[in-house]
Amino acid sequence: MSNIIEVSGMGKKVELGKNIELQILKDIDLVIEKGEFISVMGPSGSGKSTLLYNVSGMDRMTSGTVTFKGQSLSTLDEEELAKIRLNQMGFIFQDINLLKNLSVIDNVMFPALVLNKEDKHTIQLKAKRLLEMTGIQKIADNQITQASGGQLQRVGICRALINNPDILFGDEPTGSLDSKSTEEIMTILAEINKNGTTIMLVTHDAKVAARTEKVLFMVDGEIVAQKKMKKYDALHDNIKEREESLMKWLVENGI
Ligand SMILES: Nc1ncnc2c1ncn2[C@@H]1O[C@H](COP(=O)(O)OP(=O)(O)OP(=O)(O)O)[C@@H](O)[C@H]1O
Repeated sequence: MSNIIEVSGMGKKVELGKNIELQILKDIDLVIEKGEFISVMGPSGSGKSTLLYNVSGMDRMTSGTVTFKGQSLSTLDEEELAKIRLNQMGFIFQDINLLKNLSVIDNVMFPALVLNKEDKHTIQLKAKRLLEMTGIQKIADNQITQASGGQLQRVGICRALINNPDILFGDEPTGSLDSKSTEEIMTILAEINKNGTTIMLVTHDAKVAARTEKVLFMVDGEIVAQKKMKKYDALHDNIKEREESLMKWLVENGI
């Protein structure tokens, strides 16, 4: 399988004050294969979100290289990076930042209208299909302010997918959801991954990580352990066993 992302020697340092620096990421090497479903775990403050932002070109690392589909991100200016993010990457966050004055479907369509590659009718059809896939077609014309937390997260996923990204990045995408909604969102993400989209998620939740196929564990800005698993198949795999195996691995590694 080919690599979609290659990270070599990634460091991220910030200045906190005069002569005070914080090295948030330390010499990270990481390869993400096309079609992989990866999660990043680790204690609070270990650098998980910073890793996600730097791998996706949302933030600028201070040392090392990242290539996305063979192209080095550090050679690109802000405009070029923004274009890649809009065209080829999707983002879902805990706080989804949807546009409050637009309906559900208009929020989903928005990035495609900005990209301006297809006509409005085609975009609308695509948005409807995504709303159906995530089970929220009935609220398509509702105002975004009327949607529940789980529905908002689904809208966020549809919006992230409208431009057919190669990779979807999620920073605690289920962080504000109850366990039932978390399971439903993870089932949707597994389906998206099965259809070929690479996914990288930051999570505190072992239930979420157990549904991915590679778990990276970070401590103090470094990836200290990795667990590779079989791709999760909701129909045939026992999720409890995967969660237990993941918890055992975390304990065995003292993490
Ligand atoms: N721009 C910044 N300026 C200063 N410190 C920062 C900056 N960004 C991150 N940090 C610090 O770097 C460390 C790692 O932050 P990061 O948000 O990546 O951790 P995390 O593992 O995602 O944490 P959490 O699980 O709590 O979200 C933290 O100590 C954070 O306070």
